[in-house]
Amino acid sequence: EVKKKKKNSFKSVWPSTVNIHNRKDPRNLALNNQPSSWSFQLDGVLHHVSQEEVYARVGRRAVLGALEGYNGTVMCFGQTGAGKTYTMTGSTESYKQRGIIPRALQEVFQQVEKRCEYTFSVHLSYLEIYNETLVDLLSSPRGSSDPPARGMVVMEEPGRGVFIRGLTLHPVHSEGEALNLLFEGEMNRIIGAHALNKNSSRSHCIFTVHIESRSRTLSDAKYVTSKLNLVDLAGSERLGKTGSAGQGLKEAMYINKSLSFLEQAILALADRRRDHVPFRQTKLTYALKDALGGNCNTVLVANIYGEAAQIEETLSTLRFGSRMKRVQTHPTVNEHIDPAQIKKLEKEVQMLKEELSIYHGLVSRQAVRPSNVYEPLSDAQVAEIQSQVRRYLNGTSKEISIISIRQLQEVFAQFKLQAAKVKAQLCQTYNLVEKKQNARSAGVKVIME
Ligand SMILES: Nc1ncnc2c1ncn2[C@@H]1O[C@H](COP(=O)(O)OP(=O)(O)OP(=O)(O)O)[C@@H](O)[C@H]1O
Repeated sequence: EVKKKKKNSFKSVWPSTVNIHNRKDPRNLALNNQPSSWSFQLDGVLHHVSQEEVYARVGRRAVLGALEGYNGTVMCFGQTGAGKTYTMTGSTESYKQRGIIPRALQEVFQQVEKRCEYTFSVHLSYLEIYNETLVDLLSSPRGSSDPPARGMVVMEEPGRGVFIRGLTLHPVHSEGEALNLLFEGEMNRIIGAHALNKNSSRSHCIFTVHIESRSRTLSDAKYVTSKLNLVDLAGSERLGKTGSAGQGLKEAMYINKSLSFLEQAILALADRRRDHVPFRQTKLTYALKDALGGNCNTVLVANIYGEAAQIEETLSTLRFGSRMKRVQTHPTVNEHIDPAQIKKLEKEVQMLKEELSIYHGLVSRQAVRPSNVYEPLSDAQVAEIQSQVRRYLNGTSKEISIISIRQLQEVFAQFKLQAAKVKAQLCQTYNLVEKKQNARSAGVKVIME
C-alpha cells in the first residue's frame, strides 16, 4: 500500500508491479554507479484506494476463512509513518476511514447472524510486544488505571499450535461489544512521537479474534476453531531520520532488532534448502510462527511512502514483501471432536439399541406362540409349582408363590397334559376291564372328568 506519491519516484502498474525510478543526482557521482530502477512483482498494489477496497482486497478472504475454521493473519509491515496503523485500525476521525480490524469485526458478526445453522462463540485478545515484553492490552478491568498485566509466555502445543499463556480472552456477542474492547486496547498501546510520525506505535500489536463454531445438528460431535490475527508491526526506522534519543532510542533498537529477526525467519522460510527456521530468536517471530510458515492463511501488507527521500526504506520494505511472497503456508481446517458430545451420543445409541430390542420382542411375540418367546420352565421348576398348587388345593398351603401369570398358565397347561394322559390311561384300563368282564356281564363304572 502506498501512502503518498511525490514527483515521479514511484510508479505502480496495475495490478501487481511496483516500478521505482531514482533520478540520478549529477552532483553525486558515487550514487551514479548505483542502479536507479527497480521492479517488484507483488500480488497486488493498492494506490489511491478507499479503506473499503483495502479491506475487500486484503482482509475479507482471511475473515471468511476464519469463519470456516482456517487460521488467518493480516500483517502490516513497513517504515515508520508509512500508514500501518491507518491500514489496520484506521482513522478515528471518520467512520468511513475505519481500518481492517473494525471492518473484520463487522463482517464476523454479520456472518454469525447469517449462518444460523451454526452456533458461534467469539473471543478477543489484544497482545502488545514492547521491548521484548509481552503485554496484555485488555487485562485491566474497564476504567481501571492499573498498568496492564505482564508475565506471559509464548507456548506451543501439538494440535493447538502457538498460543500465549496468560493472555486474557474476552467473550464478545456483538460488533459493538467487540469495538469497545478494541478501543480499550488502543488506549493502552504505547505510542510515542518522533520526526516522522507524531503518533508512532512503539510496539508490535496482535489483535486476535478467536472463533469457535458448532453445527446445530445435535448428532454432530465435530466443531471447528480458528484464530484471526490482525497485526500492526512497529515501524522500521533509521535512527538518524527519526531523531530518537533516550527511551525512544532504546525502543527503536528493540523494534529494529525484532524486525531484523523477522526478516531472518522469512529468509530461512523462503529458502527451501534451509531446514531450521530461527523462530525463537524473538517473541515476535515465535508468537507469529504459525502465521509465518505454518497452519495459516497469511496476507502481508507492505506499507511504503511514495517519496524519493524514503527510497531506501521503501526498497527494503518491498524486498521483504517479495521474499514473503515466496513463503508457503499450509492452512488446514482446525477440526476437533467434542468428548462430552461423544459420550452423550454413545448413551443415546445404547438407549436406541434397547428400544429396538423391546420393539423386536413385541413384534416376535405377536408372530410366534408365547412359549417360543420365553425360556421354557425347567422340570424342577414345573414340579415345584405343581406341588405348590396341589398343597393349595388340598388346603395345606394358603398361597402360591408364582412368579408370573405366564408361568401359571404354563403349569396349568402341563396339568392339562398330564390329565389328558391319565384320561387316556384310564380309557385303556376301562376298555380292558370291559373286555374281561363282558363275558361275565358284570358292570364296572368308571367316572372320568
Ligand atoms: N492512506 C492514508 N490516507 C490518509 N492518511 C494516512 C494514510 N496513511 C497514513 N496516513 C496518516 O499518516 C500518519 C502516519 O500513519 P500511521 O500512524 O498509520 O503510520 P505507521 O506506519 O503506523 O507508523 P508507526 O510505525 O510509526 O506507528 C497518520 O496520521 C495517518 O492518519
